[in-house]
Order: sequence, then structure tokens, then C-alpha cells
Amino acid sequence: MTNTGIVWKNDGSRRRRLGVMGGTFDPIHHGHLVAASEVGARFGLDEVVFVPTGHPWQKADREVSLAEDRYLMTTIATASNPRFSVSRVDIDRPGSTYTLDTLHDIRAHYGDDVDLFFITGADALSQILTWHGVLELFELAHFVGVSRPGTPLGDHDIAHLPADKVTLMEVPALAISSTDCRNRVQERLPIWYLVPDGIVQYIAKRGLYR
Ligand SMILES: Nc1ncnc2c1ncn2[C@@H]1O[C@H](COP(=O)(O)OP(=O)(O)OP(=O)(O)O)[C@@H](O)[C@H]1O
Ligand SMILES: O=C(O)c1ccc[n+]([C@@H]2O[C@H](COP(=O)([O-])O)[C@@H](O)[C@H]2O)c1
Repeated sequence: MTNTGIVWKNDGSRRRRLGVMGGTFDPIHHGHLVAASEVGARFGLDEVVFVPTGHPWQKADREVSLAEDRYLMTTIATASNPRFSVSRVDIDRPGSTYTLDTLHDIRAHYGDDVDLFFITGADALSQILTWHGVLELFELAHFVGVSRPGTPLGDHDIAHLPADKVTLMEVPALAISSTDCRNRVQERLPIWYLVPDGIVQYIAKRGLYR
């Protein structure tokens, strides 16, 4: 498989291409959705599966909303896109969430007949060497690091990663973070248009981030 190349099967059909967008999604915002959409278009992905984390061990020092709330928000935000879906693999697996397990579980669910593309922001990609079982990760998926305002990412930043397993991609810059959305709710500031409308309403209904 080349970076973006289509892989053809012996019967003339092409292998399915599946994006995997992992995140804490507390809450999901338009930065996540644009990243998934852009990578989907560039790599010709058949589907992007959003995978909310169960227990994000690198965020253990902060309070994270209930997994069911984050799962439901992710479902609401992605519902209108026929190529987006949501997986419970990370929230249903006990213990710390490792992408190694995510990719094994997704592979087990979708079968060997798909190529996996793990989508991450520049900030997350720059930390990937600290991830559990990082060397095996590159055998399981191609990693696509999207640009993110505030975290410049260039070729020299990924020089230590296997070149044929990582692609950097510029996406329209949306200076939105979940942290900022939570802070805005806390301060009674609007989050309209930073997150999908249904997420504004879900946060209000459940009284999140107050
Ligand atoms: N505005 C954005 N543009 C591009 N990528 C993003 C953006 N926001 C988040 N991402 C990427 O989406 C993935 C999931 O992000 P996550 O759920 O941690 O959101 P976050 O906004 O970074 O959250 P927090 O502010 O709580 O740390 C990560 O790989 C992250 O880098
Ligand atoms: O596998 C790991 O050790 C690991 C460490 C940190 C983050 N990740 C994954 O990176 C994705 C984005 O994480 P986060 O914490 O920025 O929401 C999410 O799918 C996490 O499970 C994975």
C-alpha cells in the first residue's frame, strides 16, 4: 500500500479504506468533524469511525465527562453524515485506553479486508512516541496528522517516525478546542457554531460543564 494509493484485490474490486478518528470528544466540535471530512476526501475513505476514548490515560489528571455522554454527543454530531459512524470499542473496554487495542478491535470488527487510517491532530501526533506499543501501531494503520492552530507541525517533526506510515495534511484552520468549549459553557459564553447545534442543546439539557 502506498500513502494514498488505492489497493486493488485479485477480483478487481478495491480494498475498503476506513478512517479511525479517536478522541476524548468532551465535547466533540467542528475541528474534529472538519479533520475527519478532509482526510476522508483526500484518502478516498469509505467510512470514518469516530472512537470516543474510555479512560484517556494521558488525561488522568483532569476530570473527563461520563463516557456515555461523550458517546452520545459523538453520535449526535456525526448522525447526518452517511460516511461517519461511531464505535463503542474504547468505552466498553475496561482499563486505560490504548490506540493499540482500538486498532486491534476495529480490525477484528471490520475484518482483514480493510486498510486503516488513524486520524490525529498535530498535537496528538507529536506525542505519539509516548503512546503504548508505538512500534506495533505503525504495522496496524497509516497515521494521518492534520494541522491544528497553535501546534505547528512540519516534516522535521515527524522525521523520527516511519515515513511510509505517516502523512501530514493541511486542513482548514479551526481554532477550536474542547477545553475552550468547556470553559465557555462554564463562563456562560456561547458555543454556538463552535460545535454542532445538537451538541449545544445536549450540553444544556444534561447540564454539562457547569
Ligand atoms: N481544531 C482542531 N483541528 C485539528 N485537529 C483537532 C482539533 N481539535 C482536536 N483535534 C484532534 O482531534 C483528536 C481528538 O481531540 P480531543 O478529543 O482531545 O479534542 P481537544 O479539542 O484537543 O480536547 P481538549 O481541549 O479537551 O484536550 C486529537 O487527535 C486532536 O489533535
Ligand atoms: O495509545 C496510547 O497510549 C495513547 C495515548 C494518548 C492518546 N491516544 C489516543 O489519541 C487519540 C486522541 O487522544 P486525546 O487524549 O487527545 O483525546 C485518542 O484516540 C486516544 O486514545 C492514545
